[in-house]
Amino acid sequence: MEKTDGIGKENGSTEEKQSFKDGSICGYNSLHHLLSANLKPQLHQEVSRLLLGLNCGKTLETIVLPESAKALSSNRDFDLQAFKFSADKELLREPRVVRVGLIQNSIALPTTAPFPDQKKAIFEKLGPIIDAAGASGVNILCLQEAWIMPFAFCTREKRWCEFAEPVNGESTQFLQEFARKYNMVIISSILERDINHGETLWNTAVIIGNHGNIIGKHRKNHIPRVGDFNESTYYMEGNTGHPVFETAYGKIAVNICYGRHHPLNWLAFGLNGAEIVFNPSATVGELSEPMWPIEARNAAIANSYFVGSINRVGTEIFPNPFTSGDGKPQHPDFGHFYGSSHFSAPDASCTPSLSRCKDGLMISDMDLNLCRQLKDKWGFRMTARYELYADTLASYLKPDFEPQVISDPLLHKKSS
Ligand SMILES: NC(=O)NCCC(=O)O
Repeated sequence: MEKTDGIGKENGSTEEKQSFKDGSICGYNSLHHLLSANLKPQLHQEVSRLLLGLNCGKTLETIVLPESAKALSSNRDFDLQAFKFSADKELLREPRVVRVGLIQNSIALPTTAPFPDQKKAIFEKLGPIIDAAGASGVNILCLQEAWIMPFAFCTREKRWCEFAEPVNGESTQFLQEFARKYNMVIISSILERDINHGETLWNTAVIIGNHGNIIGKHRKNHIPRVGDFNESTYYMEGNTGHPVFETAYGKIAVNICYGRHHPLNWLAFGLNGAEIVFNPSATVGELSEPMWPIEARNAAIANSYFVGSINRVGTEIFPNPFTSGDGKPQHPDFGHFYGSSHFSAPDASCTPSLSRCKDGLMISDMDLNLCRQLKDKWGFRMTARYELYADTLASYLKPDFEPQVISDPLLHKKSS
């Protein structure tokens, strides 16, 4: 059996294999490690062809990163992976290659620690990972949903609102320094306090330009009401539409977490011209893991853009147990946030995922020319028949809407 990277424990004891308290799958830190350790090379190659697709007819190449980034990864114990999506050479356009990074992380201190300490510790934890991205020449970097705090929206307790910040608040200022230092666009998903509108809260992604300027913000469009995701206690559906931000490195958009279950949300970012859509998330295994790789990949294919999916890692225990009206006994945690951040491309290829159980930085080069090449090849925009759907949606929104169902006349006929 092939040894993975010291994290996959293929020879773990039966006890270990049964408990998986570290959040691993049967002792492996990702599905990809599990498969590569257990399948014969030829079989693994075939499985990977289907599971990860091919880019320009080939398996994704890995990128060699600078030693300084690798040293940070081993000293600070975070997963570091890097790949390259190519596009076909064009005769009239130069390649438009950008280097993009995704960071996933667990919280740095227990949720019971004083809030200022929790914030300080998360800044201290993220700094070296952002430095590794900077040292690797990352142009655009996206952090996970509500990265500065525990994902406390399961609890319904209002005291967690104290983590909210204005768009130009402490965490933005922290990241602006890195943006300037590394000439990097940074997407920061925060709990926003909108001072000018009665200090209301939003779930917001702040887009920081490569000069450290704030380009704009986007507020989460779809707020979950599923399982322990009691986020509607804290903030309303966003009011910023589907903005695409034209940056020094390409046109980007942010579809925040639960928005990934809404194909029209993905579509609208595509219609506005996005070339990369980020999906900063916080979601747990029991609820969504089988959906995770499919939804992102499908969005990338259907909309001819790249998708960067990020999920937090670990289990966050809250001081007061809670319930969510689903009959489950009261419990103090959401369950395991399974990480597994990765990229998907418009040609149906995707990277393997980062670890399910540790912090990580996923880096990928992507030639944005691939977006138009896929539009030309498959013609999804051209064949979309938007007018049909506009009509259906317009009629669906009317109170007197009736579904277009044609019943088999024999269905309701009494048998003679
Ligand atoms: N953060 C968030 O919206 N989570 C909802 C659960 C899911 O979409 O998997």
